[in-house]
Amino acid sequence: MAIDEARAAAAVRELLLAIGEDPERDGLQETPERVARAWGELLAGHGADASGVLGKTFDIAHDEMVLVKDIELVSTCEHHMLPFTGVAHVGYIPSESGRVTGLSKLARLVDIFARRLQVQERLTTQIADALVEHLDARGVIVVVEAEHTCMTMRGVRKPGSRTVTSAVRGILRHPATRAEAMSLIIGR
Ligand SMILES: Nc1nc2c(ncn2[C@@H]2O[C@H](COP(=O)(O)OP(=O)(O)OP(=O)(O)O)[C@@H](O)[C@H]2O)c(=O)[nH]1
Ligand SMILES: [Zn+2]
Repeated sequence: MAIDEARAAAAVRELLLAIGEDPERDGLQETPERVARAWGELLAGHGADASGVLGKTFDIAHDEMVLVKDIELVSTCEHHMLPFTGVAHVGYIPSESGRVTGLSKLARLVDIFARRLQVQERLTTQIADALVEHLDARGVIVVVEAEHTCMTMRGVRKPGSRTVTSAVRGILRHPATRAEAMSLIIGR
């Protein structure tokens, strides 16, 4: 689902008028189209499918956790359409049959769900559920730490506040394994 750039550009032009700007002035002439293209990029995940990223797997006998930490993410909050940025930590325990994905695919997966209009809770859940669905992972843990510009640039204006969300699935829900996974994520 590509965005309708012409329509988005027309809306940006309207917004410029609404805030008292002159869309014809020198610096703004190409702004509506530029902003439309930028939104297309920020929301590219709406057209992307996790099965495409996780479709290719390797059979590797590994029954312990695979964890990729500090995957940088940029997403857009659906309440204010402002960015939130941070990191995701994604860990999973492969299926009995040892279906393992390439490490870069975990970062691509984060990107697919981040590049949408989101709330942080749903972003976290969608990453975890995709790993269960497409890799048949026996356990999954996803922790997202992010700063929301809707809370720093405006509104309550609390720069530096970070929101932490987690989603845990399968055998990683057991208190002992969950605690071990969390300590790997938090221990830097
Ligand atoms: N749960 C959740 N809330 C979010 C997220 N991003 C932004 N919000 C919150 O969404 C809420 C929207 O609240 P509203 O009261 O409808 O909007 P508002 O008047 O602009 O709220 P303030 O931000 O408090 O000024 C705010 O509390 C935001 O902090 C998110 O990812 N998850
Ligand atoms: Zn917001």
